[in-house]
Amino acid sequence: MMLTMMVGSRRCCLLAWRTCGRAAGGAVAGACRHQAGEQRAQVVRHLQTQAAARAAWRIQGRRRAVFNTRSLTVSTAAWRAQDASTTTVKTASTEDQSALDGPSKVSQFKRILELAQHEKALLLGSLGLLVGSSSITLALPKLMGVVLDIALDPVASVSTSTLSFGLLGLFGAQAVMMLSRLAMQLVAGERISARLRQSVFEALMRRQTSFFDVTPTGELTNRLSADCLLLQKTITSSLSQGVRSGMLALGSIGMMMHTSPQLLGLALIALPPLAGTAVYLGRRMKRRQEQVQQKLADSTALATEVLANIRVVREFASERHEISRYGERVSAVKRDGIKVGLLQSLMDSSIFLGANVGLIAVMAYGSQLVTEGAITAGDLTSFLMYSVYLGVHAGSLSNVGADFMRSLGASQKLFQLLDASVDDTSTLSSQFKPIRFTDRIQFSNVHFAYPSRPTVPVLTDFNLTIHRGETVALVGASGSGKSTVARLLTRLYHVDHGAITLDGQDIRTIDVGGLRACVGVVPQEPALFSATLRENIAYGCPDATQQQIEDAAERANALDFIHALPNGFETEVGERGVSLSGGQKQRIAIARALVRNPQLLILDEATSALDATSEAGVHKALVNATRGRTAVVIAHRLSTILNADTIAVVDEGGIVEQGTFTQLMQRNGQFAQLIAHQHEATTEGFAPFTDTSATR
Ligand SMILES: Nc1ncnc2c1ncn2[C@@H]1O[C@H](COP(=O)(O)OP(=O)(O)OP(=O)(O)O)[C@@H](O)[C@H]1O
Repeated sequence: MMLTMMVGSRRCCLLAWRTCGRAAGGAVAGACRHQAGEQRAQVVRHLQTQAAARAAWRIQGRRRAVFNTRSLTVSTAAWRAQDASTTTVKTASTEDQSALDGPSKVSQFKRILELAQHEKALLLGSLGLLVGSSSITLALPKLMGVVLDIALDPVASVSTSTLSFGLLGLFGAQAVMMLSRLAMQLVAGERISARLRQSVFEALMRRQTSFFDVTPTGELTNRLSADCLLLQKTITSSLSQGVRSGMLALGSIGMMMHTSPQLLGLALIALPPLAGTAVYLGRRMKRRQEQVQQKLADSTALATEVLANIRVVREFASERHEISRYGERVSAVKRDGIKVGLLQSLMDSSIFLGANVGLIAVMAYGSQLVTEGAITAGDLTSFLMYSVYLGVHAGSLSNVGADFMRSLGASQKLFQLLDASVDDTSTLSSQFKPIRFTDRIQFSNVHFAYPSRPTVPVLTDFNLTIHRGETVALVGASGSGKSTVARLLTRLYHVDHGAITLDGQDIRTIDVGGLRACVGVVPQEPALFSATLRENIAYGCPDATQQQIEDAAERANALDFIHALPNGFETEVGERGVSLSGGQKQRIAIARALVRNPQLLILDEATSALDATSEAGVHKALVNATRGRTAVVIAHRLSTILNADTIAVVDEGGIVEQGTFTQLMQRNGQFAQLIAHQHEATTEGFAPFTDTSATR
């Protein structure tokens, strides 16, 4: 239709010319944007240099800053050398900064492409189709010009309708190519992203426990979702958009050059002042945008924290306070967002004005060339249409560049996760070798500090022997290191010095999967999964039959409350077991540990959240469960330790007293004092348990 209009009348030609003229303004603007994209990178480099210089300035106390690019390189290297576990990069701008490092940019780009290796056939196929359809697009303005010239030529030998049908055929072919290309891209993209997510998740499963002590969960889920998606987009749509836009922008310049080098020169004369404006405003925008991102991150962090702790917020009637805190942060984002938007509008309109002024010159000179017969009206129309292409695709290239920069930042974090050395405490690397221990577990001169607090020793010269079939109770003040002993036993952390041996063999040399398979742990804070009660119990033994699950639930004194629920074992417990009471969660955790019939049972204050009646029931169950089994019981409640064969008092990083209940009471030392304090608290109504020592 457009074609018919164009060939129909001179007025329509002028209309098309005017439209193209406007778009040609966009062409120059786009070219400027592209250049601005390049220059943005330079601006960021410059800012980085400035930041390094400012640091040097502060340290040296000099008045004049020396722009020290070397210090930047050093700091970047140091940043890279840091373990990923301690690296928390909060803003996209920081990611951009790291992404701008030269050599790593290239290698990262290579790695991004490597991710696409498995989909090479699909991606190359889609690239071929892209080249085909882009060639048709590129030929279109030239063909339009030819059609126009033929329409204006009364003695033309070819009819415009024949040409129109030819063009229709080309468009049809182009549509088929586009459809096939997009389908191929879609399939490849989804496969790449699924594979990437799977690999990153697997890499996370291999990380040391200490890594999770210092890395916020939100950051990791963000890597799995947003960062993987960004990379998928880059490898598929951004890459193909880049190839397409690059091809069309260069092709357009070539065709413009071919049509009229003088006109092209005139069109490009407007570039330098426009680029200058774009760079100036672009710098200001970038600074503002960084502030927007930081403030956005702050507001998101606040919202996440408040929503995760919504019960505390309600209990303290702090909703209004939180709403106003969030409102303040959101307003800060809004203020800076508006400033960025205004700068963007200023940039767009100045470039548009400048480009149109340049265009008037091109049109004036172009008309003169048409009048002189140097070019035809069709040539001028083609030239202006190529200007449109150039504008659109140069602009799109600058967007692709920005996408790539963001992807480099995101990919750096993902690659750090993927490259992290395999933790030997992960149970992924091997088939479990079943372990059967026959004699004893021994802690010999164990020293340990948590990796996140290496200067604060938790265990110093810790020695303990646990004989097979024996129940050892660990007691001691809060924070003395009782749970830490259990964590070291299951190799969640490595000892710094000394050794833990199982039947004389250092547990570091034992297959960790096998080691953990023979242990059942009831943690202090029972964490359940968002699944049914049955699935949560079976987590301890995925092959367990319904009968085994019910037996375990019965032994954990959980069967009654499970049967009282409308859906019984099929009841969903919600996120982290939110729809269960503390005591119910604890009983499910006990059932989960018992269902695997472990050789070693570790009970970390397993009954702390139970009421007296439930505790009595579970206590009985635990006595049964620990009978004939090796058990480590960590307890504040006296009832849970009464049946222990040995009680060890943990204090100042070691065992300060050890013996049976009677021996320790007779000794009248630290244990006797603990009991006395608890007894006192119980009679005053503070303690959470009933002192049953009298009944012993
Ligand atoms: N993941 C961790 N990272 C750093 N320090 C930790 C970590 N977990 C525990 N700690 C510290 O180690 C010390 C011992 O903690 P642990 O949990 O073993 O104490 P506990 O005796 O079990 O205490 P409670 O009886 O209160 O449960 C404490 O000072 C604690 O702050």
